[in-house]
Amino acid sequence: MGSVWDPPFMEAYKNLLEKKEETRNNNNNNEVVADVVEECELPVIDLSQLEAREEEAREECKSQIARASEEWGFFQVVNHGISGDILKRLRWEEEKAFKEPFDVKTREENNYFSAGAYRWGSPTATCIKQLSWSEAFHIPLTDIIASNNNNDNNNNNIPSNNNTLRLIMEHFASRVSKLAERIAEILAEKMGDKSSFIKENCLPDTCYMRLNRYPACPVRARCGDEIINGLMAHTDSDFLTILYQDHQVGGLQLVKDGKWIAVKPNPEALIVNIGDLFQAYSNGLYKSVYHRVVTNPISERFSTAYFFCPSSDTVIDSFTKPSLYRKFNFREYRQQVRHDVCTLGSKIGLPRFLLTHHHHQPA
Ligand SMILES: O=C(O)CCC(=O)C(=O)O
Ligand SMILES: [Fe+2]
Repeated sequence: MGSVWDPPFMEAYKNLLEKKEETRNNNNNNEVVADVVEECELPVIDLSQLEAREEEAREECKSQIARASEEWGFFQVVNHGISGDILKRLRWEEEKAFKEPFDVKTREENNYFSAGAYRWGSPTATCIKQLSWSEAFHIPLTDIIASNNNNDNNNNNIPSNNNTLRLIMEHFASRVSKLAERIAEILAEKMGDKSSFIKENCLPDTCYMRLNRYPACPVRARCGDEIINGLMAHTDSDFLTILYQDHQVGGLQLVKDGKWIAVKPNPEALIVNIGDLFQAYSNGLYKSVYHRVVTNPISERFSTAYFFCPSSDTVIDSFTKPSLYRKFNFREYRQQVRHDVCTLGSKIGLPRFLLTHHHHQPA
């Protein structure tokens, strides 16, 4: 199976897949959710209303954003200002980049982006739930913006066919970063925050883009009731994420009221989700919810995510008191996540920072 561009998932996951009978039962993943999946339309918010003449309409739109962030942690936006043409070209260029041979993608000197941008699978997985049947280019925005100022003679280690990808990514990034900032400001405003904390700390050059590809996964059937994820269940470690997902091939699922829900793809919409930092900053008002991507046995899937992040030194202290979480800076948070992924196979995230003594119930 597989092609020259697919990562060697089968070889990498062979042991875990064979061991599945014993790993199934000792998987003490305490994110307990029923595995019956309903398909559901996420709230759809028309952003053109932010430009409405009547203040009431503008405020109603802002309230919808805040409400969806409290109740779902996820919503879709339409009339978001990023043209279908840009999105289509991005998708096309993305596919070209992923369809370089696997050994080219992993070769640092010949990469599309800086060393280390290309990632695949979940090397530290300890059980089937932690597998990710996907590959990604994880790119700091500085890489994309900087490329713009370079002349051809400065980046002779970059193959020329990536210029169109870079160009289209730059287009997309400049628009999506404004969108992310706007939504974040609305969310801050709606929780009563009049400071410029988010605006000051989340600049485009501390943000990231991630191109995801989920190859078709033929193994699913053989695993019976055990689902192989395209991307394992996780929360995002940022303030918020804007996602452009393939609308032909769905697969994104999220937890709502303790159940997995499949997101019905909407070709007009971008998806916005709250990340851990907004949950901490809003003191639990806005929800950073678990989501995952399930694999498709026949079709590959692509997505592009924009992670709205602060600088590493930014201290996240909840806006309201008493705080659910202890203060932390973003560097510390990421280090904890990395440590947990290495030692446990998946991240713990915000629960690590809970001030548990506040709500300890006597027996
Ligand atoms: O591909 C998707 O739909 C989701 C991607 C995602 O959750 C992520 O990159 O953090
Ligand atoms: Fe995510």
